[in-house]
Amino acid sequence: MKTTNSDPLAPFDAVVLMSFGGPEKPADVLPFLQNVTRGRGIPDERLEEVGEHYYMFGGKSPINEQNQRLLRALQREFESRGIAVPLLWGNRNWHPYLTDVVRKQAREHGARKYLAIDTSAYSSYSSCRQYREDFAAAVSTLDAEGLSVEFDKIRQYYNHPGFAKAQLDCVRRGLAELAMRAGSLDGKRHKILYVTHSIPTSMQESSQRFTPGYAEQHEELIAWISGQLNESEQLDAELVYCSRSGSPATPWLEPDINDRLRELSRSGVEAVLAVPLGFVSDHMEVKYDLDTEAAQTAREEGLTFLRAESLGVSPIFASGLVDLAIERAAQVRGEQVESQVISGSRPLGPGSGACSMNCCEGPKSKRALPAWATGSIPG
Ligand SMILES: CC1=C(CCC(=O)O)c2cc3nc(cc4[nH]c(cc5[nH]c(cc1n2)c(C)c5CCC(=O)O)c(CCC(=O)O)c4C)C(CCC(=O)O)=C3C
Ligand SMILES: [Fe+2]
Repeated sequence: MKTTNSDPLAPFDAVVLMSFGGPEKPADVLPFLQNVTRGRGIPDERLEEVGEHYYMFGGKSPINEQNQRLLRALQREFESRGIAVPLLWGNRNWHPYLTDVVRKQAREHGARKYLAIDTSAYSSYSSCRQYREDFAAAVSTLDAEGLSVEFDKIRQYYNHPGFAKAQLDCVRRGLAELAMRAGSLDGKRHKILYVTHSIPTSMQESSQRFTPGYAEQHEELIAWISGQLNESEQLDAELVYCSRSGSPATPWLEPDINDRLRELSRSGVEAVLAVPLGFVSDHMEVKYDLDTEAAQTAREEGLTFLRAESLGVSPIFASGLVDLAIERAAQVRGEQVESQVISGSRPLGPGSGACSMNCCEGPKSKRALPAWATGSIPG
C-alpha cells in the first residue's frame, strides 16, 4: 500500500497481536478453561470433555507457538517495509495477558496508543466485540494504576485480499493432494467442506445487524474462492461447523461436520477435503475437532478425509495483516483510504476500518460492559 507518511503506522505507539491464548502445560488447562467460560453458562461435562482434548495433547495448546511464529512473520514484514513501531503479543485467556503486556510497554516506553491485529477474521461477539471488551478492560485496569492507554483495531478481514488469497492457496494445495490421491477430482465422489467454529444462533443474529453476518461472511469468501478455482478444480462446496459447546437446549449453527460426513458418505461421496476456513492457524479445534474427531468419523464411514492446511504464517496473509494495520492508521489520521476487498464484497462499516459501535452485541449479561468502540461510528 502506498503511503506518503514517513511512519505508516502513526499515530500508534505500538502494534499488538491480540489472540485467544491457550494452556502451556497440564496444570494450566483448568484455570484456562475457567477464564474462557467465566459467566458463559457452559455445562461442567462440556468443560471436562474439552479439558480432555487438551490433556490428549500434553496439556499444551498449539495456539501460542502459532502466534509466536506469526509474530516473527509480522516482524519480518515490518522490517522489510521499514516500520519501526514495536510489535507486541497479548491474549484474552492466558499468558501473556493483554493488560500485562500493555502495562509493561506503557511503563517502560510511555506507549499510549495501541493498534491491535486480532486473529479473528469474521464478525461475531466472540470474534470481534469480545476483543473490544478486552481492550476496554485493559484501559480501565491501567487507568486505575495511573496509566492512560487507548486502543484501536484493524477491521474484520474475511474479505481482505491477503487473507482471501492465502485461503485460496490452501484450498488449491488441498485439491491438488486430493487429485493426486484419487487419480483425479470427481464432482460426484469428492466434496469440499469449509469448516468454521459454530456459534449460538443468537450470536449469529447479533452479528448481522449492521454488516453481513458471521455465516454470510464465510459464504461470501467461499463464493469468491469457488469463482477463482479453475474448471478442473471445481467441486461442490458447503459450509459446516465444529466445536459446538453450551447447553444442548441452545441452538447453535449447524450442520456439525461429523453429522454431515455421515450423511455425505451415505449419499455416495467418497472423499472430502476439509478446509479450516474459520481458523487462522492450527488451533486446538483444528488439531482435535478436525484432525482427530472428524477424521475418526470419516474413517468409520469409509470416507477419505483430507484436511487442507491452515494459513499459519503464509506470507500473503502476514503481509495482508500489515496492509490492514496501515489502512487503519491512515483512517485514524483522517486520510482518504480505499479499503481493499475481494470482488463481490464491500468493506465493513461506513468508512470505518473497524466494526461499528453496536455490532456483535453479546449476551444480556455482558451488555453493560463498555466495549472499546474503535472508530466509534454509531450503527
Ligand atoms: C467464533 C469463535 C472462535 C473463532 C474466533 C477467534 O479465534 O476468536 C473461537 C476461537 C477459539 N476458541 C478456543 C477455545 C475455546 N472456545 C470455547 C468456547 C466458545 N468458543 C466460541 C466461539 C469461538 N471460539 C463460543 C461461542 C464458545 C462458547 C462460550 C462462549 O460463548 O464464549 C471454549 C470453552 C469450552 C467449549 O465450550 O468448547 C474453549 C476452550 C480457542 C483456543 C484454541 C486452542 O487452544 O488452540 C480459539 C482460538
Ligand atoms: Fe472458542
